[in-house]
Amino acid sequence: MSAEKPAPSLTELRQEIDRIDEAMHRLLMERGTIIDRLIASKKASKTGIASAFRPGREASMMKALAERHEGLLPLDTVESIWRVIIGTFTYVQSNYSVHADISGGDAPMRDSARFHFGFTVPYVTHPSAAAVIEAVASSGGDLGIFRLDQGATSGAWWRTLADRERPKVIARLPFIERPDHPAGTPVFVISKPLVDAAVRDVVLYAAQFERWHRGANEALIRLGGEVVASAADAHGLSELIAVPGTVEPAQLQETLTKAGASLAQLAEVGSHAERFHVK
Ligand SMILES: O=C(O)C(=O)C[C@]1(C(=O)O)C=C[C@@H](O)C=C1
Repeated sequence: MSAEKPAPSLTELRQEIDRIDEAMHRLLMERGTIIDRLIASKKASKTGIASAFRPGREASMMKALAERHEGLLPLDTVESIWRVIIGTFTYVQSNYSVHADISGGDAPMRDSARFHFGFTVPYVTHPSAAAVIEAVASSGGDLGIFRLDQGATSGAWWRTLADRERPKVIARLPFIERPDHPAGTPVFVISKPLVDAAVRDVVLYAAQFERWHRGANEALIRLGGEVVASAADAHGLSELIAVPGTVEPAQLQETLTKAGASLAQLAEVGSHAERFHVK
């Protein structure tokens, strides 16, 4: 009869934890040693280092993390750890603040900013999406966040992103969508245009209509698109439309017109990575 192995003592288990913690810390410090090379590489790129944020890369990293994850540690925890790591690595490459529209309440926006960018990155509040857009437009390389589900009183904020040099939507958060996400308020992230560093799985358009037709909604859905927000103003009906990046503006215009909507203007206002859901 073989003697049973005694259970490891608390001291031994804590030694295991210390070994793992030290290895994780050393790996994080090693991750930090490549920052200078990241900065040099971005300085040489067309987009430059004004904003070090690379939303397509981040979306694919977060997707890989969610797909790889298993075991008893909640996905919420690993996601928040990596968001802080990546948000802070972006910050140390080029300092930035996150400007948030708190017209719908500070708590969900603060949760979203802290979850996705960490506590090292300054969080600055504003009374409206319009104020956030202006703060980002006059900054060096700051980011702005605001809710997708703005109330009707906030107006067609997306129209102010239309001109070429204006800030653009560069991401939609959270990257990993799921019910009960701990910071799950859907928000758009804006920054000054990222030139060739933007990810274009989903492209957003500000569309101005003289007349809208219900059939246009169905035609849009058939294209794989949706109306994200709409507001009526003195110019008619203004909509924020999301379509797959494979849909050309001319195709979008033709589809809407054929479906009976009278389109007066169509302007791109940003783009983001393909949305990713887990259960
Ligand atoms: O891959 C890059 O371009 C990086 O700067 C690295 C990194 C990261 O920490 O992993 C940080 C910022 C970017 O938004 C994406 C990823």
